[in-house]
Amino acid sequence: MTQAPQFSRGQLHVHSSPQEVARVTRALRAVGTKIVLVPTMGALHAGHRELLRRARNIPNTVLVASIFVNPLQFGPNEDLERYPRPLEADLEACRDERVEIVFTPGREDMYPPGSQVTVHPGPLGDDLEGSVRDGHFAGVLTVVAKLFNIVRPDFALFGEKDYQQLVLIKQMVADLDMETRVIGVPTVREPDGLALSSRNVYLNAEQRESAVALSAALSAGAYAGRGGKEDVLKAAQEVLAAHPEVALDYLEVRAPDLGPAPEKGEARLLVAARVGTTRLIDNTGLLLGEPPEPGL
Ligand SMILES: Nc1ncnc2c1ncn2[C@@H]1O[C@H](COP(=O)(O)OP(=O)(O)OP(=O)(O)O)[C@@H](O)[C@H]1O
Ligand SMILES: CC(C)(CO)[C@@H](O)C(=O)[O-]
Ligand code: BAL
Repeated sequence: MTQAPQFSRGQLHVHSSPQEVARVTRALRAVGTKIVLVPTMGALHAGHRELLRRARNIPNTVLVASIFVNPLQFGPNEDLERYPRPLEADLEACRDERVEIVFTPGREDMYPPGSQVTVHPGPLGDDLEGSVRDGHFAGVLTVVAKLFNIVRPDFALFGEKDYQQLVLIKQMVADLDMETRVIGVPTVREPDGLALSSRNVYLNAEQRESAVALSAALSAGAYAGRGGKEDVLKAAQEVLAAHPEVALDYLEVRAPDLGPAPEKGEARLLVAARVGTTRLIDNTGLLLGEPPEPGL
């Protein structure tokens, strides 16, 4: 295959400049290579690695991962400053997963002085996570739109752990006529059910034990699916009630597109809660009015 300038297949290339990444990815596309992008905020764990593995298995692609803790999606009282940033370990993980390009922009690379236009997520942006994290999804969609414009990926992978984010990114791609195919990846969990998250490192041993209440509540809810939405909520609430140290932000049953829950058929159960000062989210698919799905 013809090589793009300054790019050798099978090697890890690290770029902090958007112009440089754009130049390399465009040169690769010009010789017929497709680009697959996995956007992350770093602190890579087995959930991110699953995204990277699935991405690199898409044939005839070069795998690009981005690592950027996007200030625009953090509220003033959130954990932007303390968010973990283990860059060397992240680059090692990328090398292990055979990532070929890592994009590590700084804040000013993404938001030079004077930048002001953002993507408006529409009504779903103020719902669920958006009702607690004001402006969060405008920040997410803006940075994802910028990443898509810089890298022009043919495919981009996102985790179902951030389910509302995945739904909104698919909506943005459809509504703004973007050409990237967005692929959702099922949530990777600890053996006891806790969804892997970069924020789990904030939990002390006691909080770590309490945190399992989220996935346990989702499992209980999913297994009650046959009885309908109210049974699902009741079963999940019973689990959460045994953990008063887990401060619930919301527990909701919705349609897969996050509209109102149907009477019957596929649905999504979503939970968000604080354990100490750490905010955790999780969700699962379920069937309403029908026997439960095996799995979670
Ligand atoms: N447990 C997981 N399973 C599958 N995908 C995941 C998991 N955790 C995160 N991801 C996905 O990895 C991508 C990057 O996420 P991010 O870097 O924010 O990590 P995170 O663990 O979700 O961190 P945070 O604590 O900020 O939620 C997103 O698409 C996210 O949905
Ligand atoms: C998609 C994303 C990388 C945008 O900053 C972030 O929200 C995340 O890591 O899920
Ligand atoms: N994983 C979603 C990024 C955030 O919580 O800001």
